[in-house]
Amino acid sequence: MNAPAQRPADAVNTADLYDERGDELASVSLQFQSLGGRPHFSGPVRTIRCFQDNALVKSTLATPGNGAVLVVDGGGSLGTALMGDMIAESAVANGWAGVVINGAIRDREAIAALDLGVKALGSNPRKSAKAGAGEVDVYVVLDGVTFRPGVTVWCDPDGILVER
Ligand SMILES: O=C([O-])CC(=O)C(=O)O
Repeated sequence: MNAPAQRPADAVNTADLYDERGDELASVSLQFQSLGGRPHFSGPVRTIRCFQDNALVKSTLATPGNGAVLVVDGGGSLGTALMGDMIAESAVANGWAGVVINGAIRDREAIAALDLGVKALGSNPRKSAKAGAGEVDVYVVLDGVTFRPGVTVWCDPDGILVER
């Protein structure tokens, strides 16, 4: 298991960033939990919309991330986990900066030890379907905030900021 990441010197603090840039950035009010071993993370947005089916999350995180953050709109469902430790490990191996899930994960303890940013609403040991239903790289709206593929998102324990 990887050791949790040290906070890099260039890690962005979202409160400072908001003070600098204000309403150029949208802030997500919904209270996501910080569950990964990399508490501060940022990068270009990639997206998935799915509901209790994580096949697209798994296949996307198995492709090169190039420092991107995958924003998954799971419809806010806490009924099944959209990512566990194996998918999260694959995200690390493929160079993703992090994953934001409007839904649940599982394997919290293992994920907390990975060098990956993870924000999610909570956890559930129940696995998701694997049929592949959903859409990749579409606009997703979380808590009234739009995430467009390609814009930059910044996350830390205070919250989530995204370019409008
Ligand atoms: O396969 C799944 O549904 C998620 C999982 O448990 C893992 O990533 O380890």
